[in-house]
Amino acid sequence: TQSTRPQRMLAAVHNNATRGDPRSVVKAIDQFCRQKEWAMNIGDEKGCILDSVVSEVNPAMVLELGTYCGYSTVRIASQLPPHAKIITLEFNPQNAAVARQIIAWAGLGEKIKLIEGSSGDWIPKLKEQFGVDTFDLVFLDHWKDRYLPDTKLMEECGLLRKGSILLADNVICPGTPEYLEYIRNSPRYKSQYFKSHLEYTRVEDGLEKSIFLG
Ligand SMILES: O=C(NCCCCCn1ccc2cnccc21)c1cc(-c2ccc(F)cc2)cc(O)c1O
Ligand SMILES: [Mg+2]
Repeated sequence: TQSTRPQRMLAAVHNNATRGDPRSVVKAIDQFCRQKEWAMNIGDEKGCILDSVVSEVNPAMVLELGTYCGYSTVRIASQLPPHAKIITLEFNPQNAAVARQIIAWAGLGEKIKLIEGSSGDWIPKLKEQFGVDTFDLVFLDHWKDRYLPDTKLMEECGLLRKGSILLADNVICPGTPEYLEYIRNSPRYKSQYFKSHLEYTRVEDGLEKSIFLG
């Protein structure tokens, strides 16, 4: 039976990356996406911006919305301080299955809790189910029309604290106009745009970094 693109990406990781070496996993995926098949990982250019935000925030608790194959999950987790954790949400079970194996190959399973389901269902349950207090960093990379409702939901559920950082992918391409409008005009956030390119292309895209002011 025909393999899927995430399964072919996993094969590339198994064949080209060193088990237990997150940087080699990231490199193998980027090479696969540049040389073989485009895929919607954040990629190496925007990935460097993500890395700099993670190292600046040095978060103890991270929420990622949109695991896909685990590329950004691995990038973030490989920079977390000891005992820090990332909860990552993936809607598509097939993608989640691939992500679990890529995360395991990188040797980062201890730091990462992958949940299968939708943000709307799970955000209200994170405190009771996982004993989460607040998130220091939230990376938004799921359905682009869910960025705004889910940000409001996180506020309502008390998952953000004064100083929590939201980092949103794809605010230009595919684009998240309602989210940008809200977050850039809300007195409760201070936002900054990091201009970049859509992964593995020359098309403009960027990341929006926003600090929750409480
Ligand atoms: O669609 C994108 N990502 C979302 C994929 C689906 C997420 C589903 N999902 C996961 C967790 C979760 C939790 N709750 C609800 C739903 C949830 C995306 C697309 C492009 C892109 C594609 C084509 C093109 F021509 C240009 C750009 C580039 C990106 O970087 C992207 O991230
Ligand atoms: Mg994205």
